[in-house]
Amino acid sequence: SDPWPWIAVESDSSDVTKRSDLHRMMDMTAEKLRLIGGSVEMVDVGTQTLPNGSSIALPKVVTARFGEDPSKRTVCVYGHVDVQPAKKEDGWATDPYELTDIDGNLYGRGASDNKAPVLAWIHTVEVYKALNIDLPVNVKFIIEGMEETGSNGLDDMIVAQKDSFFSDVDYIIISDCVWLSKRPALTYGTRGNCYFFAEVEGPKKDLHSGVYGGTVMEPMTDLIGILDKLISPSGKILIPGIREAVAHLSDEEWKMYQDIEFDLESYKREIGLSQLMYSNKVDLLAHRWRHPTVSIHGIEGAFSSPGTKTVIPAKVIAKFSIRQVPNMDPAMVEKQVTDYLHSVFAKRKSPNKLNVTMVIGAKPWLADPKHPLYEAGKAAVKRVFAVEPDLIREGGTIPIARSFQDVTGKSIIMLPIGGFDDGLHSQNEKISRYNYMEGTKLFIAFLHEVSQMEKH
Ligand SMILES: C[C@H](N)C(=O)N[C@@H](Cc1c[nH]cn1)C(=O)O
Repeated sequence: SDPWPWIAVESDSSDVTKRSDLHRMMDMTAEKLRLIGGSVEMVDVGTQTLPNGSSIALPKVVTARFGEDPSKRTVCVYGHVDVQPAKKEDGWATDPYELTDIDGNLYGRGASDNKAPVLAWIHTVEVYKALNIDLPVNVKFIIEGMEETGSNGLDDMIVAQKDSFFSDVDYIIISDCVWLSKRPALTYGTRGNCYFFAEVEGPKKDLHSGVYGGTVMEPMTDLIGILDKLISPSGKILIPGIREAVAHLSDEEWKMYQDIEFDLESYKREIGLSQLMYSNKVDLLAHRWRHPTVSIHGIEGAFSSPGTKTVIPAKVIAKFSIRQVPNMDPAMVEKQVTDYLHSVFAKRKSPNKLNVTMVIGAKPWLADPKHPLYEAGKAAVKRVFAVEPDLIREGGTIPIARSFQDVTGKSIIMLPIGGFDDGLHSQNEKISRYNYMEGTKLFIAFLHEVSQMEKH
């Protein structure tokens, strides 16, 4: 089956008006796994409380099992089928919710992050069934629908099922990331993410800027003023305590980064910029993978349409996030950010009210790339692509990765199949047919390699 029907579902987990689409997406995932013979369950993980105090059902988590042979290893594949928001008018060349095949690339929201990789794993099992060959290992799936908003409900489910679903799992495999270049890669670390809302509330309603401007302290001016104090133009985080927590870059790491083939000029070309924050490879990779950063994503309540509305918004909410690296702790970061923003705001002597909340607190994840699981990954890459993979870290976040490691104690490998230029979260997201098909072969080869491993 092709990914067309999956891309057509607007399974945007951040938009509560799309929740029924998300439920449908989970049903379709369960149905697909059932059709190829899996023992499937849809696990209720409760409700989500919305900012207005109401609650809605979280999408169910789909689990599936193929094979229960105690003499074989058992792997558990994690993935997600929710997506980031996308609108044609954001600048997409095609409808983001209609899979479009152009020159060997499959375009659509969620194509690479993470619908096609999840389907590639399903096809992997399907291939064995179709050829009537026994799977070399037992395969379990855990597929969720809230990854893009912090994996709500999944932590509790993992804790609850630690001694049941996870009891016979040997290894966890995640394919929710991309290669660094055209060379296949194995990923041994992800950054975490602390996501904040900073709300500034002033007058009881929006005001005419000609009538009231100059007589009131404006919420938006206050908000921009405090946001400007988060990070310097050269990328230095200004919140006390954040940079101090970061683990030191070891000589071994420095050497690993130095040995990776990575061309800064093509990186610049790919994103359409003439200058980067760092001009040498090691600094650039280190700041992409293992240093924290602040990104400001948007301001709710701000005027953003075309045209020239002359309003003073009464209430504005900034959305920003701080990527987390070892040894940062989200609980500590929450306090550091909240205290700092309140102290900066106090200096403005504004009568407006500031409220800071952390809505996602995902920890970073780091594995030992010398673990035999990575040897199995290398062998599989060599078999399919006839090259050695890059050993890389991922700047993005897979919120549940660290919980898998801490709660279940299982070893994890990230086996990406997405291309470096897939445009995750961006306009014109795609996966190439090549990566989709060769990626499926990689998964098949990897299962074989795992079946040959000593138990660890
Ligand atoms: C790496 C993965 N494909 C991804 O894009 N994850 C999201 C998850 C997230 C983090 N904070 C909120 N959602 C990401 O890294 O942005």
